[in-house]
Amino acid sequence: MEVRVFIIGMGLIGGSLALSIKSAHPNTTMIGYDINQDELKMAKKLGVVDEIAEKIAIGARNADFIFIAAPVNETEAIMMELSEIPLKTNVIITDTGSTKGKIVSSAACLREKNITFIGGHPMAGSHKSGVFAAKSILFENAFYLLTPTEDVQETHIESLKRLLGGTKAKFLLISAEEHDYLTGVISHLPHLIAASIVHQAEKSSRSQELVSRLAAGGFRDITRIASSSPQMWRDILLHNKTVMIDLLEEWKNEMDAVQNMLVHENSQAIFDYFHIAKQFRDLLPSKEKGAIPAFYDLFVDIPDYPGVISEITGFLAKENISITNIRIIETREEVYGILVISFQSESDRQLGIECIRKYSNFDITVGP
Ligand SMILES: NC(=O)C1=CN([C@@H]2O[C@H](COP(=O)(O)OP(=O)(O)OC[C@H]3O[C@@H](n4cnc5c(N)ncnc54)[C@H](O)[C@@H]3O)[C@@H](O)[C@H]2O)C=CC1
Ligand SMILES: O=C(O)C(=O)Cc1ccc(O)cc1
Repeated sequence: MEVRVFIIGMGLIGGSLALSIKSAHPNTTMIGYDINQDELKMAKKLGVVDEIAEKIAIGARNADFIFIAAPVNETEAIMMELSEIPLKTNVIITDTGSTKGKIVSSAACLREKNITFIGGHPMAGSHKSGVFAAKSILFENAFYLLTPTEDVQETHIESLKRLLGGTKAKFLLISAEEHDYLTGVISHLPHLIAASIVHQAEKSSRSQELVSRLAAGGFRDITRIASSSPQMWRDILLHNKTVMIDLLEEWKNEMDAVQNMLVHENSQAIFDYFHIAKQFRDLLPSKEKGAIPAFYDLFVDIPDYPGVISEITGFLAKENISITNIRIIETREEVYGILVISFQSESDRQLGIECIRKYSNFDITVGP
C-alpha cells in the first residue's frame, strides 16, 4: 500500500522527519509544503520530498499522515485551516512543536470533526534551522514524546509509531501538561539561562574588552544553545508562559540562596551546593540523547608540527567519518589534548577513535 505523508514546514525538523520516514519506508510518497518557497525548492532539490504542494489543501487532501513542523504559534493556525478542508477519513495529524498544552487544546477544532490529532515532540534538534541542516539520523536514540488525548485510538498511535520507526527514537506517552513542565525544566529554562549568561558577558564586555577574548572555549560550549533561532525560542517561551514564570521564580530563589551562602561565607553550604549538583549530574544517563544534544567530543593530544591537523582530518576522510566541528584548545588542564573533534553521534566518535588509533599513535581522551 502506498502511504502519502504530507509535511507542513520543511525546515530542520520537517526535513529530518521526511528523511527518516523514507529510510524505513522507501515506498512512501513524501509531499512538502512551506510558506518559504526557497526552503521548499531546496527540499525538492535535496531529495527530501518527492512532491511539493502549492497549498495546504492540495497536499492534505490525499494524505494518510500530516505532520505540522512549523513554529508553534503557526501550528495553531494551520490546524484551524486543516479542520476546514476535506481530508481522508482515517488521516492522522501530528505536530513536532516544542510545546504541547496550547497546541493540544487548539486541536479541539480537529477533534470536533472526528479527525485524529496526536501531539508530538521529537526531543532532539540543533541550534541550526532550515532543511539544509536536516538529517535522517537526527532523532536516533532521542526521546519522542507523544501526547494523545484520551479519545485517540490505540491503533492510530501504533500506526504513527510504525511510520516513525526509521527515526530510531524512543517513544514516551505523557500528558500535554506534563510535557510542558518537563520540557520547561530541561530545555526551555536552560535556553533562557544560556541567553542570560551571554547577556551578562556582553554587558561586561562593554567596559572590559578582554571578556570576549577569554570567553572562547568553555564559555562558548556551555552557551552554545544561545545561538538558537530567536524567533523559535520567543514563540516557545510565550506558549509555555505559565510554566516558565513559575520556573523563573524558582530560579531567582535558588540564586538568592546561593548569594546568601556567599554573603555569609557559608563554606559548607557552597560545597554541598556543588557536590549535590555533581552527584545528580554524574548519574544522568550518558548514552541517551536529551533535548539538548550532547557533544560527542574527542580530545587528541597532537604534537606541534605543521600539517598535523590536516593529517588527522585526512585519516577521518579516508574512512568516510563525518565530523561536526574541529578546534584547538589552548589549555591543557584536565583534558590531555588540544585538538577537539566533535562527532554527531556516539557511533561516529567510536569510529573516529578506531581510525585515529589505526593511523597514528596520538593519545586520545574521550570527552565528558
Ligand atoms: N530546532 C529544534 O531543535 C527543534 C524544533 N522543534 C519544533 O519543531 C518545529 C519546527 O522547528 P525547526 O524545524 O527547527 O524550524 P525551522 O525554522 O528549521 O523550520 C520551520 C519551517 O516552517 C516554515 N513555516 C513557518 N510558518 C509556516 C506556515 N504557516 N506554514 C508552513 N510553513 C511554515 C518556515 O518557513 C520554516 O521553513 C517548531 O515548532 C519547533 O518548536 C522540535 C524539536 C527540536
Ligand atoms: O541543540 C539545541 O539547541 C537544542 O536544544 C535542540 C532542541 C530544541 C528544541 C526542542 O524542542 C528540542 C531540542
